[in-house]
Amino acid sequence: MKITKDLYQGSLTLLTDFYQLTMAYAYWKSGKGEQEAIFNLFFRKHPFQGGFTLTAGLDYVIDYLDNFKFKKEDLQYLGEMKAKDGSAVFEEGFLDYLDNLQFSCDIEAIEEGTVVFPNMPLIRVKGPLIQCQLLETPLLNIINFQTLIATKAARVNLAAKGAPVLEFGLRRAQGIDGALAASRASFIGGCSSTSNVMAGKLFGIPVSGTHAHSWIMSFETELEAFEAYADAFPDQCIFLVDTYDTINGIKNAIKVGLVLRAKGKEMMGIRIDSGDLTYFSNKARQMLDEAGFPDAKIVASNDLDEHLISSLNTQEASIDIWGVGTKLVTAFDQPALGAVYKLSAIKDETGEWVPKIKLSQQSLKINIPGAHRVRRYSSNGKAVADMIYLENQEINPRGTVIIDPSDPTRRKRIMPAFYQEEELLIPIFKGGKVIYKSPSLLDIKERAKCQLAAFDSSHKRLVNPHLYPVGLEENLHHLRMELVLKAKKFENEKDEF
Ligand SMILES: Nc1ncnc2c1ncn2[C@@H]1O[C@H](COP(=O)(O)OP(=O)(O)OP(=O)(O)O)[C@@H](O)[C@H]1O
Ligand SMILES: O=P(O)(O)OC[C@H]1O[C@H](OP(=O)(O)OP(=O)(O)O)[C@H](O)[C@@H]1O
Ligand SMILES: O=C(O)c1cccnc1
Ligand SMILES: [Mg+2]
Repeated sequence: MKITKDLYQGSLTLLTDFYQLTMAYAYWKSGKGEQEAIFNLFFRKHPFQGGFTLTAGLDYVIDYLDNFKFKKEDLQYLGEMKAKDGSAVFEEGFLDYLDNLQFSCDIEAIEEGTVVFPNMPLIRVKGPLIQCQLLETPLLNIINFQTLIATKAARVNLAAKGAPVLEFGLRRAQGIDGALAASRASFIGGCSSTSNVMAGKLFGIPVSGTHAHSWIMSFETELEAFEAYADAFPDQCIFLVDTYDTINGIKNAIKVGLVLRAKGKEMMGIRIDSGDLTYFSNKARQMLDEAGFPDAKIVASNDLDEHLISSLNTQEASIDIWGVGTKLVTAFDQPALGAVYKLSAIKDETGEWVPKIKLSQQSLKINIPGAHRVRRYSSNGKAVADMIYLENQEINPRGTVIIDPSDPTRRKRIMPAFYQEEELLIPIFKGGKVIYKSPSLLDIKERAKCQLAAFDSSHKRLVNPHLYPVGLEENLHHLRMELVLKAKKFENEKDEF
């Protein structure tokens, strides 16, 4: 099997859950397929017990939607699917419908590299029910993972306090696409480079690296290995010093560094990959300084994450560059973001939009009905509060109240006149056509950096972060409560019979 050619056949339209297709068929059969609906993609809780989330993945979504077309081979496969009684699952007429289906939705989204919070729509899809429904799984697949990894990377980079973080995750990433998407999201989240050469080629991420223990082990002595490496890369030598004895390894690196210097070259530094990273990095710093290499960098790696980096910084380890793999690209302590995609409004036969609510035993899981916008209020470049509001709602410039959707006792008065405001949801597709110019990956990374800088450090700390105020504009809150009470009353009345 050839992975790209045979496995994907150039089409990802079937990359969806089977139930999306069976629902699409049932919508079609019941004549509801073209009824207009609005769906929101959002998450309910920050990952990693953190106080913020950083978005990534929109460019993949745009690419997916721009190529949304059932290919002949896809339809043939669907046509061959059989029910238990041997009859076709999907009738011909439906397959013809899919064959002629042209993507026609309006998509609004929050740009990649934006700091976001629970309950706000990251993507809003408006269009025929069938199309909206088919997009649930692929959109979640893309956004859940990349947003999770961008957030993890942002946490790791915040812990590194501006020191470069090299992403080394490929060998332990979740498969081929997981690795590539993780490298992209890690770069957005602040990593300086990747070890994944294909990610470098596909996305333009800088590629960098050192060498492995096997390089040292393939020689009689460590010194010979360093010399041979210096011969091959006189301008880019970072020697891995911990294969046999770290202190002796540092001494050998210094020896080869002096030889290089005599040839007019400068060694870049050393890497330590085991043992007590504080003890060995401090020792290395002292030895390198004393030998006349104050500019040689010390790279550390070995199962690092944001907590270990933060601890090593508190211990005053002398680490200039961090190599982080497994725990970053696998989002080790939380393997999924848990974003969901829910219907929030539907157009009735009279052409009126009807807001929709889904009840839940957990009030956290009751959705937010209607068609929304998201506005961020800032003061002197610092984010103050975010408001989710109904798109047709006039906001009183003299003041409004935002109410926490998961705890209505938490409220904040907003005086718009005192703040700058930014609309976070912006148009991406209109009538199925892209109207958004995707920024370069470097611009997305820069946006992420500025966004993170706009939030107070209390929201970004690793332990018990302070809650940033995000609320429903009061009219939206009232609409939601009204619909919840109405739905509950209806349910209770049914119970009585
Ligand atoms: N000073 C330190 N404080 C906290 N954690 C540290 C410190 N130094 C190293 N660590 C972490 O402790 C963990 C164990 O490291 P250690 O090198 O002792 O074992 P190891 O991973 O088995 O080493 P090796 O790569 O030789 O097998 C790693 O995740 C490492 O990053
Ligand atoms: O620890 P990570 O954050 O995943 O970073 C990548 C790791 O991959 C390499 O070695 P590998 O783990 O393959 O072997 P080793 O640790 O036994 O040297 C490297 O030396 C790092 O230790
Ligand atoms: O270049 C490196 O040092 C590297 C690459 C992948 C994994 N660990 C280390
Ligand atoms: Mg390791």
